[in-house]
Amino acid sequence: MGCSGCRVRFNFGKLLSKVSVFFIMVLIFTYFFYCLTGFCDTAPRTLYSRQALDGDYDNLDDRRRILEDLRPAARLFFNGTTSADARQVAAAAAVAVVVEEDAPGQLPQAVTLDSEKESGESNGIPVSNTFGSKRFPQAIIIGVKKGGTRALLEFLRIHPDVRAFGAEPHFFDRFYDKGLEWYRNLMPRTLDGQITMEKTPSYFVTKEAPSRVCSMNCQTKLIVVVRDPVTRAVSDYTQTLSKNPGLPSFQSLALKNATTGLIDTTWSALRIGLYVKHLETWLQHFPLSQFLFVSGERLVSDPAGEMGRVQDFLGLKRVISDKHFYFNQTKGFPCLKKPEGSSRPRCLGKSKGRPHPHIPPEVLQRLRDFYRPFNHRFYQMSGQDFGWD
Ligand SMILES: Nc1ncnc2c1ncn2[C@@H]1O[C@H](COP(=O)(O)OS(=O)(=O)O)[C@@H](OP(=O)(O)O)[C@H]1O
Repeated sequence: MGCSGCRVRFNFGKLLSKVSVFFIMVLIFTYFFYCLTGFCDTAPRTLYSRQALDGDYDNLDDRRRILEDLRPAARLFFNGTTSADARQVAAAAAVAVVVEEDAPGQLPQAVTLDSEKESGESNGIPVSNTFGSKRFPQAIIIGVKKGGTRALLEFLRIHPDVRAFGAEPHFFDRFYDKGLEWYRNLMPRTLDGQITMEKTPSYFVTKEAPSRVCSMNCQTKLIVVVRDPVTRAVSDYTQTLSKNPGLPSFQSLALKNATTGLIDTTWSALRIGLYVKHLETWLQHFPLSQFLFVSGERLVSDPAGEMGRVQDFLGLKRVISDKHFYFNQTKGFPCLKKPEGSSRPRCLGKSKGRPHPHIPPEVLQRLRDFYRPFNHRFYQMSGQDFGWD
């Protein structure tokens, strides 16, 4: 009797140790599984996301972009997991946590925008995988803020030979001390023949950026989307006003003195528009042939035409054409008819194409007069007349 009780206890103890060994094995296996599928790589990205999302530029669009990039993977995961999918689902969870921590007030908005698309259709955004390598960008959209840089990047992303990082990495201005490997690790994987890209519009006005980009690779192609500096300044002001409704009027910030009409060039919204000055700095490090100047105005009036120039400059087959765009009357901008593989059209988010506040015409005229000589020098230097006067 007593002995059989001992045996039961002994067997139970044996079973318990077998179960714990089994669970330990499962844990070890799971860990190796995630590392093999590259999930361990996502740690720096998570850290990055927290910082990059603090940026001034289209944060909401970036958040939506990141969530959009990850959503198809999540869908696949629930339909039948593959190792690459699992990696992205885990990354999605990590990013979502970071987004929430970063701006809790904005997360529901980002999620709402994202869930608007949950119509059951695939949005067709390609799911990245572990094929290919993470490379430094061969081409960067370096500016200008409010020029139309998001539109350009989103249009380019429909090209099968372009892979781009969705958010703005801000490596060459804010995070340079993180090192080049950190930067490279942010990039999506590309196959041979594909181009890696990113966009950070503040690079164009960052003094240190040209030498830093050159020390990564002096052959990097540089794209600058330029827009009438007066409209650009108003657009910039509109963005700041949307975040800070108590902002003084545009005219009080633009003019040092209303009577003399002296322009305040220390205001960044005006300084950014001195394109020739910023270009001079870049030309100390890169030849003009490595730049492409995209007209922000033509990107709206003739997106296919402008995208043709961009594809030629990047040495890409002309894939993006008229058939990819339609003009959305409500938005007042061209939108993508079929964002790769999807039958559902897509426009840029609400932070793109905001209505501008009324600015007194004499203030706009004063600014036009101010910019004219700078614009003309910019036309000469770039070899293109953008027709802003
Ligand atoms: N297709 C399309 N849809 C929506 N908006 C478009 C498009 N093409 C160009 N634009 C113009 O892009 C302006 C925003 O520029 P950026 O994307 O460079 O802004 S940012 O610097 O990244 O914040 C944005 O400026 P605002 O109109 O002042 O909002 C738009 O005029």
